[in-house]
Amino acid sequence: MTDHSTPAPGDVPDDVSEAETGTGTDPGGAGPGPGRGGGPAPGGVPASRDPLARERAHLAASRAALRAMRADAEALDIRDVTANWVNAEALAAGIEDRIAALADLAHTPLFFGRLDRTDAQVFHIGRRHVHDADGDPMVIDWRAPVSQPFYRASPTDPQGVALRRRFGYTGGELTAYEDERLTPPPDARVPQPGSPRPGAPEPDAPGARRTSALLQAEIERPRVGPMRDIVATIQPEQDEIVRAGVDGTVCVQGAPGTGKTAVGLHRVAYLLYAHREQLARTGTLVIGPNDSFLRYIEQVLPALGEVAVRQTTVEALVARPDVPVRAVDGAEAARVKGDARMAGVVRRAVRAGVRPLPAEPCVVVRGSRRWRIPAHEIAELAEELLERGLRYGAGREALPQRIAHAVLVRMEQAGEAPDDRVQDAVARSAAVKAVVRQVWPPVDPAKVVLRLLSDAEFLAEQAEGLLTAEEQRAVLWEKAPRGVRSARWSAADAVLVDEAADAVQRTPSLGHVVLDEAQDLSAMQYRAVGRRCSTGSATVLGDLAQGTTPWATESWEAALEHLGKPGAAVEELTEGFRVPREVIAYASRLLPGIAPGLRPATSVRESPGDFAVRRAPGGTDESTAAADRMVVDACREALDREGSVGLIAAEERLPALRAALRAAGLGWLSPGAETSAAARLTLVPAVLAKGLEYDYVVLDEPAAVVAGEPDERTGLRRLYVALTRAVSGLVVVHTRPLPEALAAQVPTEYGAVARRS
Ligand SMILES: Nc1ncnc2c1ncn2[C@@H]1O[C@H](COP(=O)(O)OP(=O)(O)OP(=O)(O)O)[C@@H](O)[C@H]1O
Repeated sequence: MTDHSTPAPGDVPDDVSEAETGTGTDPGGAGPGPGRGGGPAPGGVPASRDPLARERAHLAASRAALRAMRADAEALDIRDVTANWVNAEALAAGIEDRIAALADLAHTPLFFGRLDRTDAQVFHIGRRHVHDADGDPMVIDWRAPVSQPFYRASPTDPQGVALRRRFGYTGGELTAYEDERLTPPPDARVPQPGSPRPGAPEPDAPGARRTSALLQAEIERPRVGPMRDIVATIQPEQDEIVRAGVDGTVCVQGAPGTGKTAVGLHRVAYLLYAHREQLARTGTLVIGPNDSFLRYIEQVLPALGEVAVRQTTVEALVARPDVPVRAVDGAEAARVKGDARMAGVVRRAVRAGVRPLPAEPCVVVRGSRRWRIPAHEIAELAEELLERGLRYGAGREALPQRIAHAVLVRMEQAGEAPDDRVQDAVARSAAVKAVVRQVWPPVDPAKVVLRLLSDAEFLAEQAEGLLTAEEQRAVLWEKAPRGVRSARWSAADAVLVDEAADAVQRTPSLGHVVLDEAQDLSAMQYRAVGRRCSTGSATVLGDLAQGTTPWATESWEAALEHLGKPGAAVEELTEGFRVPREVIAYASRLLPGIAPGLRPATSVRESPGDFAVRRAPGGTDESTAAADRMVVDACREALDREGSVGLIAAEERLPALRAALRAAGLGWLSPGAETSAAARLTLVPAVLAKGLEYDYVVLDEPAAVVAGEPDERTGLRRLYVALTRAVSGLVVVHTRPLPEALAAQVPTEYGAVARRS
């Protein structure tokens, strides 16, 4: 593989194929005529012998074609097409979306790669499809099937690709390209350029990608601003997940920085491309851990041309205006409320709304006759419906018809010949309605849960055989609220209400749901998400080692079971794109204690990263102030470098650190706020660090991060999350002793840099 950074005009790189030297066809196809971007290239001598110049010309031509496509869309006149104003509005909105999607973003490359196939077809691969005036493709959407080999082909499995070219950009300017030959030309007599050189890694071996300088540069690029897309550099194992079929649920276990979030977002974009109509009807949803995280990822999908994907948290997903969340549960209450057994309790409680035996028989008057259904018969009908396990609402709809049918049978026995209309009329009669209101009254899901949590006797009845007496005590409110709106609902309570609501009426299902940081969900939350994709599929992303809730899942099998997708494939990603080697090795020392059996991530980053552990004297007010200044100094050092800086600290340390930053004249942002060249320091409470990343991380007082959690294992997991946010460097500052696993001497293979206390 060779990197060509702005070669001099006329300079023909030595590993460029015969065709590109101008003696054969013109795969770059910058000139006019058929074959640009796809299809066989025309013969003849190309306009320029400089491949980079030709690629730039193709870029310019593609941009012009995109402008023309946009102009066409803008010029569309729908007045003749539709007379109906509703249709016209819908059409106009569709056209507006299309015009927006056709914007040429000056700072993002229109194409980032090229495939020269063995059948002489050439395709430029980019974020979106661009065609010329004749409809011939100039740039192929990265999601199209023909683009797949760009991500997956290798010398051992070339997939019909002769040459893969990657492009380097500075701003919107094409500045470099790099070729990788996957299939030797048929007349190869001498080793071909791009074929493995002696001593080079085996093409498919781990680490082979590091021979791509452009890829490496992209991975190592400093991070400023929100999360970016990785469309130009998706790796084969990631691509397999991105392009997995829409029908199957995929679960991805991956160490920090292995690209789970990136893969999930690109998967949505892919599915929307491949199944646009189906998913436009059914909808897609991305679920993340908190609002800061959502703000951090919110620009990835729009950059990929997808603007209609809802992104939310589980809390927002189950939120209801009548259940405002105002309280926080204790760990035990939250654990029990999140347990799958609660689903049984809640569903029983909803069904308890049915009181099969009415006080009186049902008497229906038709003309001069009265028809009487005894109370015990109505009870039988209701019991039968209960046994069928229908949802409460469905049962409530079915009961009047059942009673009406019983009336009809009696009419027939009396020699009448009633038809369906009579049955409907009887079902809608006041007498039947009254008895149904009594036997199967409407239920309010929030009221049912309120009663469960405040009425010990009712709870005991519904929880019998499901929860122990102690567990029942744990979930009961100390003081019964006056009503639904004044109750101090917790986040876990809202999930119970959601379960109750589903027991009444089926929750509509979406086509596809991406669930990120899934390890933190309770069984009841999985059920809530599962309801939203019961007839669709899901992509479940997470890392068991980063589970920081008392109810965090211990196994993906169990999680998938609760989600309603048992048996879904579990894939593992272990190649880390974020955390430098030294840092991931240090953090991974916590793994045996927090998630035995999980493999540590590797790091594909070439730069080993800066890493230091600094001990400050503590104990007195003066020395604590000195330690705070040490933290500020570490932030300053980081700010002297390029990229974003995150100061991660336990909640209890935030006031002191804010004061120290203020005293030093350093401003800071909140997590999720967009960093810019002018504002690069973010003060991150450890509980909000999940999913985020910063070029340089200063981690304050690990012992406080651990102590901020209800138990040690959760504390160490929180610390693991905090330690794995750094892209280029990490400085740990502490006065208190480090947790045991980190305090141990650094094994020699991690190098002497690891402990400078
Ligand atoms: N193929 C890739 N090419 C370039 N960058 C990548 C690639 N895959 C992932 N990255 C980058 O690595 C970083 C980590 O990715 P991401 O946040 O998706 O990881 P994660 O597995 O979700 O991490 P965590 O478990 O910490 O939430 C991001 O900056 C992402 O853009």
